[in-house]
Amino acid sequence: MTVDPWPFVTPGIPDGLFERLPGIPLTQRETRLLMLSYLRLEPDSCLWDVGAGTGTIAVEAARLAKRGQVIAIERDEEVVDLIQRNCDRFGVKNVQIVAGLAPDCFPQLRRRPQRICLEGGRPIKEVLLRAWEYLAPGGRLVAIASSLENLYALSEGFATVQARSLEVVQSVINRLETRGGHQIFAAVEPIFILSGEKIA
Ligand SMILES: C[S@@+](CC[C@H](N)C(=O)[O-])C[C@H]1O[C@@H](n2cnc3c(N)ncnc32)[C@H](O)[C@@H]1O
Repeated sequence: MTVDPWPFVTPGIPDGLFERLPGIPLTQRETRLLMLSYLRLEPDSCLWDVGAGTGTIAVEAARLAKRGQVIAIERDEEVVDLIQRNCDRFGVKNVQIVAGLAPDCFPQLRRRPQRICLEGGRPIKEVLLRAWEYLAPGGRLVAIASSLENLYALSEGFATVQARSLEVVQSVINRLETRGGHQIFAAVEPIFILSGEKIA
């Protein structure tokens, strides 16, 4: 039996516990915690993780929604294998990994999501609009933007679909790190997190 590297019920797995590949993005722990909070998962939620990258959101969400399912969508084949290895590392079995390009792959997905996490796809507004069509009534969509252009595009997207309870936050987080002989505060990439609900 493999040992769970994070034997706690609280989310917030340290970034260093995930297997990583050079150049493949990872949602940093503090940003991830905020996103999970805005996703408001239920124990049996189905989550589409669009642009699943290293798989950190997929792993944490699968551990929270134990009776639910995460569908992790990733366009890059090499990254798909990485997501699987991270699922195995944390012993999660309720993640289905789909190698595909969003939004084209959406019609092939078997389960309708109650939650969507949007971190990939261009143009991002188009991906949001397509994803929203599949979102179950009363469901929630959480998206991130690191550029002003994406913030604008996502804001427009949420306005177009008339999302309810729209919330937007920008993270400003610094971590103490040792660099050379000094302890300095290093900024975690500031990011906008937008979330909204579909009318039931
Ligand atoms: C910021 S990363 C996601 C990080 C991830 N949440 C994690 O914690 O590891 C975005 C990912 O989206 C993928 N991506 C970008 N456009 C995509 C698309 N149209 N369809 C599927 N995946 C896409 C990229 O290959 C990249 O791995």
